[in-house]
This record gives sequence, C-alpha cells and structure tokens, in this order.
Amino acid sequence: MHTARCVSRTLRATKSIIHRRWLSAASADTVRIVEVGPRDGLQNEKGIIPVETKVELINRLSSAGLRTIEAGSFVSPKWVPQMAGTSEVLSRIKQLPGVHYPVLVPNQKGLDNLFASSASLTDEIAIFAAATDEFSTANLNVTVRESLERFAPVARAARDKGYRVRGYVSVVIACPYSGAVKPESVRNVAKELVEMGCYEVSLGDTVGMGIPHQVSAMLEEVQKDVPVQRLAGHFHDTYGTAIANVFAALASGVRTIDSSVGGLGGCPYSPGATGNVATEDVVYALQNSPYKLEGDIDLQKLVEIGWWINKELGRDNVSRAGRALRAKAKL
Ligand SMILES: CC(C)(COP(=O)([O-])OP(=O)([O-])OC[C@H]1O[C@@H](n2cnc3c(N)ncnc32)[C@H](O)[C@@H]1OP(=O)([O-])[O-])[C@@H](O)C(=O)NCCC(=O)NCCSC(=O)C[C@@](C)(O)CC(=O)[O-]
Repeated sequence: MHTARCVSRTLRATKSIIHRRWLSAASADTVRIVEVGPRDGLQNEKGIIPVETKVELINRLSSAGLRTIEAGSFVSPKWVPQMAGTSEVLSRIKQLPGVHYPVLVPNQKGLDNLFASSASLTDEIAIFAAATDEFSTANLNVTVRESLERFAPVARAARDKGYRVRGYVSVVIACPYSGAVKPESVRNVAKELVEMGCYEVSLGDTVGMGIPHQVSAMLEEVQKDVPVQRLAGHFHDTYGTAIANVFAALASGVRTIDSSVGGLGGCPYSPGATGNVATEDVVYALQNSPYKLEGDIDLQKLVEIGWWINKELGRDNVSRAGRALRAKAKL
C-alpha cells in the first residue's frame, strides 16, 4: 500500500516535471511576429495613401491574428510624408484587446505630438538608432551618439507614462553609405538601447544584403551584452536572403521576427533596399515546424491581405508563399 502510494507520487512528480519542461520548451520555441507593414511597408510609397487604406490594413492584420502591428510614426512629415496622419490612424483603427500598436518616435517633439493627440491609443513606442553615423545622419540628421542622447529622455518619459519602449538598430550588416558594419558597433548601440529601458531591440538588415553566416556572427557578438531573449530580427529581402536570415536568427535563439505583409516596403534612406521579409513567407515557413507561432495566425487571410494591399498600392506582390498559395487556390 505504502509502496503503491510512493510510486504514484513519484509518477505524478515525474509527469509534472515533464509537463513543466514541455511548457518551457514550448514557450522557448514560440516565435512572435511584429508586423511592420503599415509603417515600414508604407513609409516608402511615393503616392499619398489614404488614411482609410491604412486603417483597413491594420484592421485586417489584427483580424488575421497578428498581435503586434506597427501603426505608423510620429516623425517629421517633411522627412517622411507617408507617416503624416498616424494620429488619425490610431484613433480610427478597431483596437482589439491584447494587440499592441507601436509607433515610431524620433525625438521629444514626436513624443509630445503622440501625447497631445492619441496618447491612450497605443501602449508602445519604438525609438530607432543606427550602427553607423552615416546612416544615422541620413535618417535622423544626427550622429549615432547624438541620437542616443536624444532618445534617452524620450524613452524615460514614455516609460514614466507606462509605455513599453522598443529599440531598433539599423544597418546591422551593411550601410548603404559606408559599407560593411562591424558587429561591435551593433553590440554597443543595442546595449545602450537596453540600458535606456527598451524591452527589446530589433536588429535591422536595412539594406537587405546580409547572408546567414553574417547574421549569426553579428548575433553572437551582440549577445555578449544583450540576452538573446531581448533581440529581434528585422530583415529586408533585397538579395533574396531574408527568409534564410530569419532562420539563422532563430538558430541563434532569437524568437521575435519583424515582417511585412506582402513584402511591402523599402527604406527612404537606404537607396535600392526592398521590402521586409513577407509575413506570409515567415508564417508559411514556421507552420508545422518545431517552432510555434504566437497566437492564432490565419495564413490564408494574410495571403488575401497581401494581394489586396499590393493591388491598392499598384505594386507586385513579392511574397513567394502569397503567390504560390493564391495560384493553388485558383486551380
Ligand atoms: C528626427 C527628425 C525630425 C530630425 O529632423 P531635423 O530637420 O533635424 O529636425 P529639427 O528638429 O531641426 O526640426 C525641423 C522641423 O521639423 C519639425 N519636427 C521635428 N521633429 C518632428 C516630429 N517628430 N514630428 C513632426 N515634426 C517634427 C520641427 O518642428 C521643425 O519644423 P519647422 O520649424 O521647420 O516647421 C527627422 O530626421 C525625422 O523625422 N526623421 C525620421 C526618419 C524616418 O522616419 N525614417 C524611417 C524610419 S527608420 C527605418 O525605417 C528603419 C527601421 C526602423 O525600419 C529598421 C531598419 O530597417 O533598419
């Protein structure tokens, strides 16, 4: 009797350990997607995109199950005209519970504008630095050091009001103005962003020139100062290596990937750069893999959104999965 109780207790304890291990393994392999299409994807478009289109894009993306959707930027409209009207976008989207709608903020003025207009309509801002002075000057009109000095009080003020703050480092592999980028430079900027209170730092291959082994080497260096759980991968697809780079980042332990529906995008300050890795391609590649996608993402809906928004913008849909799945559906 006593032995049976002991065996049963041991079995229960073993099951519980296995369950806990399984849970922690499951969450360790859960991949979060940050949809950047409505911001990174649209900021480079030449024509003016109506607010209604931006609102519909964001609403469709949230209804497809995405939980973090960048909604726009509070930057100078003279620098990036497409992001004017972000305040109106925030006030008109259907805010779903549990979905974050971060916005980019480059300076105190941007934060003041956010607070003055739609402060309660988002709980997250993103500040964005670069690994080279050349890119930083083109993008923000200040050096890297000056940009970090400018971001520190912005991050503090946002956090004091309860906002989550995310950081970006651009040109983590190559800079369109100064060429190859040293991983140490990326590491230093990422470290400072974390010290400012960024809960996560997204590392951007802005030019889309990176190849997997460079991504792995860069991540190895950055991890000397920043735990991998606080890093995200942001890959443009200029040379067709973005999805390979996503998997290199996953193999290094990164579990947050930025992507853009329909492969929208480019960068106004990175001549020739194409869009981000397409969200459909990332979701397709991760479904039925050992990784688990956060939330309940509907790939078919994403494919339809990719086709819809590219048609609205008069662009070709560059998502490979989007094209293939649509062709298959038409058979
Ligand atoms: C930072 C500035 C403003 C400096 O630009 P500046 O010209 O040095 O600014 P300033 O402080 O001298 O002000 C000039 C004018 O802009 C106004 N101004 C000043 N700030 C703001 C503001 N926040 N919102 C609205 N207006 C603003 C300010 O009031 C003034 O107006 P004026 O007196 O001439 O009428 C400018 O460089 C800028 O807006 N840059 C943003 C560029 C940008 O959005 N780039 C794309 C996002 S980054 C990216 O895409 C990369 C990423 C994140 O995706 C990752 C990756 O792929 O690498």
